[in-house]
Amino acid sequence: MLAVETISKTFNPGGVNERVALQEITLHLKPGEVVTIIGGNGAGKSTLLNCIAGVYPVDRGRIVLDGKEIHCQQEHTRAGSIGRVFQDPMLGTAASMTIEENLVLALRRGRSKKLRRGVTRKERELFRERLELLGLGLENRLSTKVGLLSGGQRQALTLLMATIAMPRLLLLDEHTAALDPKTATKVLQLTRTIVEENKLTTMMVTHNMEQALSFGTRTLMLHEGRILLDIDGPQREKTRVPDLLAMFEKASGKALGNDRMLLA
Ligand SMILES: Nc1ncnc2c1ncn2[C@@H]1O[C@H](COP(=O)(O)OP(=O)(O)OP(=O)(O)O)[C@@H](O)[C@H]1O
Repeated sequence: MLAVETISKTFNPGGVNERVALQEITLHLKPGEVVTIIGGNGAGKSTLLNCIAGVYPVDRGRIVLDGKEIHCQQEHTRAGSIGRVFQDPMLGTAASMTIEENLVLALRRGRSKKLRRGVTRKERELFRERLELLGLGLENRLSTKVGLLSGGQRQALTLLMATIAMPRLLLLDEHTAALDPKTATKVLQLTRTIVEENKLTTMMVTHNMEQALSFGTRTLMLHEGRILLDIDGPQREKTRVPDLLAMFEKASGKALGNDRMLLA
């Protein structure tokens, strides 16, 4: 489904600010697999997602989605099959556009017509139906500008936008981290429902180790641009947070360095 084969990425190569972010990462995801990703500060988690989404080109290696090589494609081309939600609720939506306009763009992403034709009745019905599932009352506010929504409402909308066109792959980069605990729980629950109901192949970066073990079916730990741990099935089921910490220390020879992770 997704094959990431020996990809490497170094920022500012040869310069004083050289940063090796990914080192020969190889990863295969089955259809419908839901993978959580954890790791210390600067481990390469966001870079991995960004390289898959096409924000950064890889230096070496291949990325294949549904049998098609995508690592040479532009980010906007990949956006037709990859949905994303970032940490910052302000990033995934256009503030000056209405909820409906944002949803139309998301639904027609990767298609040529975009906003050229008006919103059809069928599309509007779909938006109302999906917004209702969020339980935030947004189904009656289709003409409200997105800039007027709260961070939580906006992030829930971003999640809906990222999934409304049924992406082949969903990338979530700490998408609940900037929300208050109650809203974060709600958005995570929504994520779970949307991912499960649509059997979406998903990669979710989180700094919350409990969440990493309870969400989805497989957990990866990155360290210094490499995959340090990759657990699923019965091994993952019996793994607890202290085990993760111990595994990390054993494999890397260091204590886990991620302030937010340890505080979560
Ligand atoms: N655009 C960039 N330009 C230069 N260096 C970068 C860039 N993005 C990431 N890096 C560097 O690449 C390395 C990996 O960063 P990345 O953001 O992927 O880590 P992360 O695991 O997501 O960390 P965190 O949990 O702290 O967000 C770090 O050394 C970081 O400083």
